[in-house]
Amino acid sequence: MYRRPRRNRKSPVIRSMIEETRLSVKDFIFPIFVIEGNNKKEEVSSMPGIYRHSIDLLLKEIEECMNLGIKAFDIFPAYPEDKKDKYASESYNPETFYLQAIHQVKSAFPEACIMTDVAMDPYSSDGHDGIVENGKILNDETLDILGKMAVAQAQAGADIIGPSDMMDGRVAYLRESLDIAGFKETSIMSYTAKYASAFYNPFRDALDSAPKAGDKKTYQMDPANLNEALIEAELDELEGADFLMVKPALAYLDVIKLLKENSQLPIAAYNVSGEYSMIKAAGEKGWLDSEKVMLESLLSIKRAGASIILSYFAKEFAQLVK
Ligand SMILES: NCc1[nH]cc(CCC(=O)O)c1CC(=O)O
Ligand SMILES: [Mg+2]
Repeated sequence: MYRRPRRNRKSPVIRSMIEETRLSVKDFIFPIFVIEGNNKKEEVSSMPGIYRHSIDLLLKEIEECMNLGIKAFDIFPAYPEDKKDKYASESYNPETFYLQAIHQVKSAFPEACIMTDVAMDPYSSDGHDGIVENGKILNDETLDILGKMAVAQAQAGADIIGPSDMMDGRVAYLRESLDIAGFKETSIMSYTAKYASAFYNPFRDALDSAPKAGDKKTYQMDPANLNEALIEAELDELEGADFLMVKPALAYLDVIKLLKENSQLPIAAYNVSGEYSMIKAAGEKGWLDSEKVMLESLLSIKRAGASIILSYFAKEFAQLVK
C-alpha cells in the first residue's frame, strides 16, 4: 500500500493543517426577536435559549454578541394580534417599535450590520406573507406594501433588507423603491430558494405568525424541487440581489451547493428554527451531544458552499470558540 489516507489523520496538528473548512464567528448572522415594552425577556417555548427582547434588553444582547465577535444581526419583531391587519399597515408606521428598535441598535452600534425581514406575516392578521383575497395570496398587490416596508426599514438604518416572502419580482421592485427613496447603498439579501418547510414552526411560535388558513405552498417552493432554485437564482441576480439565500439549510445542502456552483454572488443559508430546536431537544433528552452536533451541522452548511450562515446557534458558537 503506497496510498494510506490515514497518515493525514494521525495527529491533531496534521488533522487541523489539512482541514478544508473552518468556521469563524465572521460567518454568522444572528437572528434575534424583539418585542414592545421595557425590561422584557421571554424565552421562546419551542426554542430553548432563544428570547424575545424588549428594545432595552435587545441592546444589551447585541452588545454581548458584539464582544464575542458576532457583528451581524437579523432582527425580527413579534407583534400582538391587535397590531395586525389585512394589509400589514403597522410594518411601515414610522412610530412602530420595530423600526425604533432598528434605529436604536444602529445608533448604539453603528459598526454592526443590521438585517431586516421584508414580508407581511409578522404584521398580517391572516398570517400570510402577502395580501389574502378569496383564499388567494396576491403577488403584485403585495409588492407595494413590501416597497413601503423596505424603505421604512432602510430609513430606520437597516444595512441589508431580506425579502423573505417568495413573491415574484420583489427584488427588482424593492431595488427600485430603495433607489428612488435615496437608499442606493442598502443591500438586498434575497430569500432566493425558500422552501415550504415544516421546519419553521418554532419561528412561527416566536412571532405567533402561523397562517390562519391554508399553507404557504403557492409561494414557497416545493421541497421536491432543485431546478426551480436555479430559476429563482437567475431572476434574483438579474433583478439586482446582492446575496442569494437558501432556506432551510440542513435538509437543503444540495441546493446550497447548486447555487454556489451556478452563481458568483455570495451564498447565504438560513439554519432555521426547527433545525435549532431539534438539536436542542435531543440534547436535553441526552440522546445527542448537542454541542458537537451543532458544530458538525454548521460545518456542513459551510462545506456545502454557504459563506454566510444565519443561525440561532451563532451566539453559542461564539461563546464556545472564545
Ligand atoms: N416570512 C417570514 C419568515 N422569515 C423567516 C422565517 C422562518 C425562520 C425560521 O424558521 O427560523 C419565516 C417563516 C415563514 O416563512 O413562515
Ligand atoms: Mg423569486
